[in-house]
Amino acid sequence: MGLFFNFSVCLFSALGSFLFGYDSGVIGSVVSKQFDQFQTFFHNPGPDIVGAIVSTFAGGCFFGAATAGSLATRIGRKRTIQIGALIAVLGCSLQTGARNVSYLIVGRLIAGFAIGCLSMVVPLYQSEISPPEIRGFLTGLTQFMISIGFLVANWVGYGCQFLRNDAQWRVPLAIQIFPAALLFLGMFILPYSPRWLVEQGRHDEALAVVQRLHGTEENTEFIKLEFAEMLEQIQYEREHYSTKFSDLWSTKPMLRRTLTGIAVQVCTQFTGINVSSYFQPTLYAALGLSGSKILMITGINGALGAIMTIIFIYFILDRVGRKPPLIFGAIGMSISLAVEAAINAKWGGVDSTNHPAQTAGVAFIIIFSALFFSCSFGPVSWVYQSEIFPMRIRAVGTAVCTCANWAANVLISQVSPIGMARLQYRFYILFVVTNIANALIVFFFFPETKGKSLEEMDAVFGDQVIPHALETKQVHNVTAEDEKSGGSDV
Ligand SMILES: O[C@H]1[C@H](O)[C@@H](O)[C@H](O)[C@@H](O)[C@@H]1O
Repeated sequence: MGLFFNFSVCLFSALGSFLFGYDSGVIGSVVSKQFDQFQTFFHNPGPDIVGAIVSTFAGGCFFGAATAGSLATRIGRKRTIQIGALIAVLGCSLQTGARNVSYLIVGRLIAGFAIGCLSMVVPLYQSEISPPEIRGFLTGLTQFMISIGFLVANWVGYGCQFLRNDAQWRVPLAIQIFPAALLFLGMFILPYSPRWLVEQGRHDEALAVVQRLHGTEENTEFIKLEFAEMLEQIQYEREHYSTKFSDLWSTKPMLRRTLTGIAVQVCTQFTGINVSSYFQPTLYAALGLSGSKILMITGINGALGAIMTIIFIYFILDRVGRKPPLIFGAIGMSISLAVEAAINAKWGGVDSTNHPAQTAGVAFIIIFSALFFSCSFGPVSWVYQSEIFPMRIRAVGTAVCTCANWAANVLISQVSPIGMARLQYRFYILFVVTNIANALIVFFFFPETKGKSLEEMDAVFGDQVIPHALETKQVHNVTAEDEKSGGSDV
């Protein structure tokens, strides 16, 4: 079956990422003033209630991601995805059938828990079933499906605003249930992560999965080696290390892994992407645009983002590595936002009728997110956090990084409305600076991981390694030379 099967499994599991994008995106439309049926049904909820409906989700996500770490270690990646999907069905059903605001808030909290769990475990699963040469592409499908989710949510929101009864808001919320149910059921026939199976001592099953995922007539030798490497590494880890939470910082190389993983996610949030994802209409309104134009531009931006993501992960990510796109993207985002600030300062304002300035302002928001973010931190954050940890602590490490993403997400989405109102165009300047900082952090502290197997990451981070040749079992420390060649290509 080979690579096509591998690709299909990764794409299917990314339904969990679709839900992430859809759930994050849909609520903006549902609680907006255009959804008059929603406003009437819930007696014109004030900003505090709307704030609670929106932000309980992200809070739930944080706890979902935190819980998923130990769950994925104990019951495996596949079953954790199923549990996430099942909880999503419950949370989304509660929202759809809401009789009052409490249903909605509790439903968002439960769905958030599910999405937090899926946001951590889906890329982890993809990364563990991918061969090293195309791991960037297959794990990057996470980001691709997040952007498809946002895109679909935008257009569903646009379409449903014209409905004239409860269906106006119940339909967009109900739509979330289907991918969640499909994911739950479909995962029954998808394989377990072979690495998790090895860790459970289920070696024959693990080998069968590797053969199904990566096997072709010609590469039986490669499969044997790949499997032997997994086996050797995981057994070595089991014999020599514990699996305590504190292992995340117990040695210098481990601390480095944990900090880079957290950094990639926090830096992602500090690109300013969610100011653009959640408050895009406000940004366009500040340029003097209004009405359906705003929605159309948002939809176009979303579509371009998804297209750019798939082009980037397919053609570029596994060729150039993780660091160059991160640095290049951060610089690109910084420049786009500096230009955006200048345009807003000179020609912005809700009453502006300066069309060339509006066009340029819109163009730079699109360049910022659809081009630079989609070709850098968007996909790379998920790929990177899922590939840097050793097996014994991978799920927990990934969970910590995902929690950092959600915590920073909550922080930025809470302060953004205040920041935008008070600082106006100056608010962009904050992200000009954070993007420069991101580029520097990546340049100085991130090792390159492209093309390495998950078992080779020890060497990349300067940890103790076993040589992955089957004939030698001797343990050796990484020399400065090894570290250099594996550690920083840029
Ligand atoms: O638009 C989303 C954003 O809402 C997330 O916070 C981020 O982590 C994702 O990578 C991005 O695609």
